[in-house]
Amino acid sequence: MTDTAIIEARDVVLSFGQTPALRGADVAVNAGEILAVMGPSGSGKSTLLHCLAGILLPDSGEIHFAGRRLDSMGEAERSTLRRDRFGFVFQFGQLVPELTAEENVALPLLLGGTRRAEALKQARTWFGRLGLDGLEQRRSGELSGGQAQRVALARGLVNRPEILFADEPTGSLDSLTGEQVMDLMVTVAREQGTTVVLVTHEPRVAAYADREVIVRDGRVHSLAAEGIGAERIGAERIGAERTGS
Ligand SMILES: Nc1ncnc2c1ncn2[C@@H]1O[C@H](COP(=O)(O)OP(=O)(O)OP(=O)(O)O)[C@@H](O)[C@H]1O
Repeated sequence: MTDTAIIEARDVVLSFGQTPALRGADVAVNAGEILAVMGPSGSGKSTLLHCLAGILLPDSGEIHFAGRRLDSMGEAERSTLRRDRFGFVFQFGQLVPELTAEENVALPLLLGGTRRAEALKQARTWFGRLGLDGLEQRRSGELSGGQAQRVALARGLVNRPEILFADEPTGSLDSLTGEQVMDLMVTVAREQGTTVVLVTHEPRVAAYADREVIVRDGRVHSLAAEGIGAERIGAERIGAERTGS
């Protein structure tokens, strides 16, 4: 573990059957840092995020979180850690459709044992902050994509996690709505000092991060050391800005 890293993968290898997903992935994320994980489709980005979050266990290699080996903890301990110290936002919000927006936001608190009235009270404080006032009682089917993703963001942040794992959080949104969600995510993460691991294939989204790494064929490369790759991604970004996409 480096001195300032809160979470680190060391030489992580993971295959799904015959399919190698990670082939010796190394990455260290500093406390309070917003790290974008870029790379082509199928390169291993989501698998890396799932390993860092203790959802998947590597075949070999190590995951360190706050000075402890996450990969040698049992499922129960990892599950408690995910609930209490990590937050998650995924591409398709994945709100529970039967619950109201405020109940969805309160969910991590309820699962952690906070009493219902208190959990809902804390959940409601997020609605104004994320521009969701008046939507507390809506169900996910009654929200726009951007509103639903902001509810999902509130749910990911409500337990004030040390690390927010965001896997293509804007992937299902148009670019303007995606930028609003990213603005909110970055603002709140910086206010709270939350570390963010952000998987995205969109250079515009990655530009919100403090640092970008690229996953290629199951290994992590820093952008500065990428040479041609970095130039290519720079060109993609300029292209995206030119076309306004
Ligand atoms: N549950 C699974 N079962 C079998 N193979 C899987 C599974 N999850 C991922 N893979 C394979 O592992 C490799 C890495 O997948 P991963 O989802 O990590 O890539 P990614 O970079 O996040 O891709 P994308 O940008 O398309 O989401 C791919 O070859 C993928 O097909």
